[in-house]
Amino acid sequence: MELLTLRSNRNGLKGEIEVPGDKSISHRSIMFGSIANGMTTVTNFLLGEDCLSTISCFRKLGVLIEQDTQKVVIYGKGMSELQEPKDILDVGNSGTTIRLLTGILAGLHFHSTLIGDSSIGKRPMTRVVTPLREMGAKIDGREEGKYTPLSVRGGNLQSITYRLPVASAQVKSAILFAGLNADGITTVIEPVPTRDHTERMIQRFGGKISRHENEIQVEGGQKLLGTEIHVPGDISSAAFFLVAGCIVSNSSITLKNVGLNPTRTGIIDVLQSMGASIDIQIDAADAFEPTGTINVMSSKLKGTVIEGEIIPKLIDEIPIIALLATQAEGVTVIKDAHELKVKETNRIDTVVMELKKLGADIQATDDGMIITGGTKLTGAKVNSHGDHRIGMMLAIASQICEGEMILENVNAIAVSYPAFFEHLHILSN
Ligand SMILES: O=C(O)C1=C[C@@H](OP(=O)(O)O)[C@@H](O)[C@H](O)C1
Ligand SMILES: C=C(OP(=O)(O)O)C(=O)O
Repeated sequence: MELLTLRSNRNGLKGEIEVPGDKSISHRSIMFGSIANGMTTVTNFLLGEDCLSTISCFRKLGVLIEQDTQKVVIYGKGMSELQEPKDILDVGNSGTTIRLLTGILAGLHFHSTLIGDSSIGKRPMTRVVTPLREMGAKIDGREEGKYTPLSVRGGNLQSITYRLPVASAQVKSAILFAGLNADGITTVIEPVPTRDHTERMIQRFGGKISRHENEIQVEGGQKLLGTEIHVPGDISSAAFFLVAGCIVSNSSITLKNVGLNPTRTGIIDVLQSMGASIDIQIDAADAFEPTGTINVMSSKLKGTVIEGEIIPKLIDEIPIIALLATQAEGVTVIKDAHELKVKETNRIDTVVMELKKLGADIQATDDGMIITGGTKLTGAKVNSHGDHRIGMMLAIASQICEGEMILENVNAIAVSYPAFFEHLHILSN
């Protein structure tokens, strides 16, 4: 278990960084590139471990993928040309890989086995297994398909109309991938809007998809064509430095090329409602995925309530928002976030446990947390629990702690942000 000693920041975080490519979009660029016909070129691809797992799985399915740092070229031959893998498909730590890939495999006439690490082994798979079985795929797994290892034998799929029981872009995307391979029109109804990168990418690859309020429809049998994808920066990675800029005294941070897809920008709404000093310049609002430059400065913050429809727009940012709330005046309440319990860790429990070690006034609830702000944090021995977002949240917390922090299990951060400490270092000098 790797550990790191971190010290507080005395001079403020200053300067400019370009945040790494978006994880959700990087995964999808490989998946769509692999099922499309023709060459797809991806630039600014995220070299996080999760996205590298996606590349490895599609190579095992017979797709030629060349990767040279952040540039990836995929030689797609169409969905039906994917081949039965000779080996197990290992998704590592990536929930997005396993859920979306299962949606693709559901419509292919061969057998495959999917596994992941110990965290993946605890995450619910029924949410994708149930609708995909309903469409005609044969899927089995531990505890009748609840958990990995999963075994998939795809088949002829029938379109369905499916009302998502939870707001999940992964489940929506798995069904849309299967829908591309099904007879007829597949309809997915979301309880509230979730990230729409899959829908945007279907259009980018020349396909058709429609949306009316929370109902999304896709027709099976469409041919997708290879294209060029420039991956915008990941707002979920930017979030760590957006919060750092607000809570570390004397800071002014500029983040370039931040993805500003409105289904992902909940963190910005929260920062603004808490009184953060934040300035946004949008690059091109009509781009395939909009981007912009964000400047953030040390701010006096006040507590807020975060609940309802905004939750999916900031679901991965809740650990760092919890840290932000410890530094705001008054109480912050986070509700309707049950989904945090089934991420890489139970993020309600791990956030509360680790922030308490630093002296935060934070309490877990059934669907979120209650944080009373204005507390001075003190360094302690803390642990990421193998969860990249918990690791980065704690590393940012170290910047405002009195005394040293020892962060255990620090290598988890490479799952989504391998350059995290390099960027922290650039801003610290
Ligand atoms: O579709 C995606 O790329 C993702 C969707 C979200 O998960 P859920 O669909 O489980 O909410 C998010 O937490 C995850 O990091 C990435
Ligand atoms: C939940 C996350 O990812 P995934 O579900 O792909 O493991 C995340 O990145 O915070």
